[in-house]
Amino acid sequence: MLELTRVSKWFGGLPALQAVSFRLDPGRVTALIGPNGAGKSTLINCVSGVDRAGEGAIRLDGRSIATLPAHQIAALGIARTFQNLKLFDRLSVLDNVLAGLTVTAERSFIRSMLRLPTLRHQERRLRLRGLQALDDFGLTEKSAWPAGALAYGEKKRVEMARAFVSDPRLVLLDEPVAGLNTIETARIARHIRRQRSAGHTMLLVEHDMELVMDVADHVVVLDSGRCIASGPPAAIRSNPLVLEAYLGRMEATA
Ligand SMILES: Nc1ncnc2c1ncn2[C@@H]1O[C@H](COP(=O)(O)OP(=O)(O)OP(=O)(O)O)[C@@H](O)[C@H]1O
Repeated sequence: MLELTRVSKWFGGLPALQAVSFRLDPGRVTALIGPNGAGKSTLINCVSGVDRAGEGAIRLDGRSIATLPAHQIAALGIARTFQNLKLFDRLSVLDNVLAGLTVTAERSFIRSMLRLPTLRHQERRLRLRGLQALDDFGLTEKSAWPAGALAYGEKKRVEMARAFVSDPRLVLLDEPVAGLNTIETARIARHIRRQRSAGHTMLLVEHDMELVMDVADHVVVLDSGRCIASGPPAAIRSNPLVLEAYLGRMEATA
């Protein structure tokens, strides 16, 4: 699946990632945690092609993706959500989700130029997939609503539906429960578990430790751009380095 080897990234001479190495196993939820500024967003930006790693290798099933543009990485099956929602507010919820299928649609467009009935069939098929994804995330009744009219928690779920609609090989979830109340958070946790049961592989960046300990199979900890620990949630919870670098710091500010 995805393998990072000594990935580094600098911003104006300051290191954001320093020789970070880890591997994602298929069908599992790997959580990436660490205090503010640890490099989590930078890392998923590098994996999704939003940003480019300065050094090191990022491989998807052995193929180097570190220098590919974001749309090619998406076409290889890596989808993501964004910490700050990136929805088209005036488009319907369904159209927002269908935007996650543009790669597939584009490919079939040329073929369907020649055979119009195939195009109509494709459109119906894609629409059904969109509706299925909305159903998976409990949004069926809102499919025709403009995305901008939804509550914040619903918008977070639209982002997730859009990421999963293409049945990607890997989904990067950037703080999916940030700003959500406990009921909405529990709902997202259920969705993550359900997607894992369906065989999806996820990298979860999250500050909510309860969620991480609840849904993650494996946890990777970053601190100041370095990977300081990795292992199962229970081991991470009691790792002194982690307590010092992350959880301890949180307690200190609580
Ligand atoms: N575009 C940028 N230009 C300059 N510095 C940046 C940029 N993006 C991130 N950084 C710096 O890189 C470091 C890592 O930031 P990053 O946002 O990846 O951390 P994070 O772990 O995601 O933090 P948070 O939990 O607050 O989102 C920080 O020191 C940050 O200030």
